[in-house]
Amino acid sequence: VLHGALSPVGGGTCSVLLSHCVTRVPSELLTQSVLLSHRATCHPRAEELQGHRWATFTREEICAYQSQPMAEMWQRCARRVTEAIERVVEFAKRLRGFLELSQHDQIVLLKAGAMEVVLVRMCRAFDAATRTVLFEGKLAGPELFRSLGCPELVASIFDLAQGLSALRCSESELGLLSALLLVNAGRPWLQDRPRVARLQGHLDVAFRLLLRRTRREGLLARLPSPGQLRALCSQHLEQVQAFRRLHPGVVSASFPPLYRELFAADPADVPAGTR
Ligand SMILES: O=C(O)[C@H]1CC[C@H](C(=O)N2CC[C@@]3(S(=O)(=O)c4ccc(F)cc4)c4ccc(OCc5c(F)cccc5Cl)cc4CC[C@@H]23)CC1
Repeated sequence: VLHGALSPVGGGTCSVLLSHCVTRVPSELLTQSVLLSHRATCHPRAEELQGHRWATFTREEICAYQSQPMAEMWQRCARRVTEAIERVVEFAKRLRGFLELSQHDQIVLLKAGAMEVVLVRMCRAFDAATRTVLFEGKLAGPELFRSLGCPELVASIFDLAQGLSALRCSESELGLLSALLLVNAGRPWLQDRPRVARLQGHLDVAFRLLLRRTRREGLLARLPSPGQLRALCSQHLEQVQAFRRLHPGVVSASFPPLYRELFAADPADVPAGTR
């Protein structure tokens, strides 16, 4: 599925036309193009988030979610996270230099980093005052997700969103942070590590210059650590395995193919040639 999503024919990438601005240096042009790609692939858009006062779910609505069967709630969340991951794939395709990497390395970077970018993006639609997140059109607290049966994972996701929203990141900061979560030369299985490291270096310089220009150098020390994000993603993988043991066949029968490819790949699913 990822392979198909990355083929240029699929979602034709628009080369981001940058408004002609002589004053900008290469790293500022890179920052601007990352910001445009981020804005174009986030949901809701920044404009929708500003003005809008989102409603919270009523007690009845929360009870209705809490009495959903576990499989039904898992399927809902799997569908929503897959839609979010598809937007992250589109963001990656618009990152200057990403499509020039080998298809293999593009897939390796997306498999390792797409969920981390989704979790970082979540803070855009998170309300720290009420510890609620936008879910299916209204603001939901962790208790709404009770029927998933993974309270620790849900709590970790809310803790991360709480921590990130306290940093009050700008869209540019979130865009460059997301780009650096994807373009990470430290990911395992990369074929052309030096090439990824070069692209990562340009993004790193752009991020540091942005932070210096805006006097936000202190942000770097307060970002979630790679270990925290990695722990959350492996907690999710453990829960997927636990869910599959409880509900054999549900994931393969009714979860999105991209979700299955990323989080529930069976040895049996691997094409014979590469086993
Ligand atoms: O596209 C965008 O810009 C944004 C769109 C909205 C995106 C967003 O906030 N999200 C995309 C969907 C959603 S959620 O709103 O459904 C949600 C789910 C649990 C929470 F505690 C909080 C929110 C989500 C879904 C599954 C998941 O892990 C995998 C998973 C499953 F699959 C199944 C069961 C359990 C788990 Cl944990 C993690 C998250 C966190 C991000 C949330 C963020 C990006």
